[in-house]
Amino acid sequence: MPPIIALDYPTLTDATALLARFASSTPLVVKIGMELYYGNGPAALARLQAVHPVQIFLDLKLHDIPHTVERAAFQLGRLGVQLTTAHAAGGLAMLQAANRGLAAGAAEAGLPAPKLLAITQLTSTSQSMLNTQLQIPGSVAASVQHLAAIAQAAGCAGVVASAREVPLIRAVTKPEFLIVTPGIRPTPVADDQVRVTTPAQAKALGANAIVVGRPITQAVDPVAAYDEICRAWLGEKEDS
Ligand SMILES: O=C(O)c1cc(=O)[nH]c(=O)n1[C@@H]1O[C@H](COP(=O)(O)O)[C@@H](O)[C@H]1O
Repeated sequence: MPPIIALDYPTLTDATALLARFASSTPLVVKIGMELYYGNGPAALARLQAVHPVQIFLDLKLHDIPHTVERAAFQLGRLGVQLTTAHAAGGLAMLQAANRGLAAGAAEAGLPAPKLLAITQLTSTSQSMLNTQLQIPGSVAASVQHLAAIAQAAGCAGVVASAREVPLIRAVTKPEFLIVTPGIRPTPVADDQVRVTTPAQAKALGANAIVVGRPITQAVDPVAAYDEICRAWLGEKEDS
């Protein structure tokens, strides 16, 4: 899969302007997050598709009681997106409810169900934050591994984690379990991401996909930045 571009923009004008820079033959996977979705609603999906034939990862990170999550997931299942997210910290029953809701919503709309990825520990979470602020004992890596096992038991297609944790997750999950990795920094930058890797490191560690936002969206030349990341991630520019 090509690098997933996180379209973390406030307006559809910003998001479509980025997509319009790419050749229409470039296969793109984009992530729509809370900012773009809350600001523009479900209509954003069709508007983006009209500019570029993108695959869509709708990342709304559901986290609530199982009943509420199931009903919200039902609505997401009707949207025709390929991937979506819920927090693994919501627990086994909540993730199962999310999967049920997605399947039911998609069935009603006559669409394939979106794949559910469980968020493990956010890539902005450090070891000291986990232990001191959140009062969760143990290592971040062990927590990620534990949450990945719960996600698999709940029937999720995969997880979101730092690429640093891929080997530990692989040790407890089936080979087809997806590991999608944000916190990608081609060059070191001081920002909110803590557990970062380069695209090449994510590839070497065996991630299935990388999610990249600011290194592309805030680049002077976003297409050149994307191409460079593709070369490191795929070994070559993805044209086909
Ligand atoms: O669920 C995510 O996509 C996600 C999980 C996580 O642990 N860390 C993380 O950064 N993300 C998302 O990945 C994107 C990373 O963006 P940049 O930090 O700008 O590359 C953002 O849209 C985040 O919401």
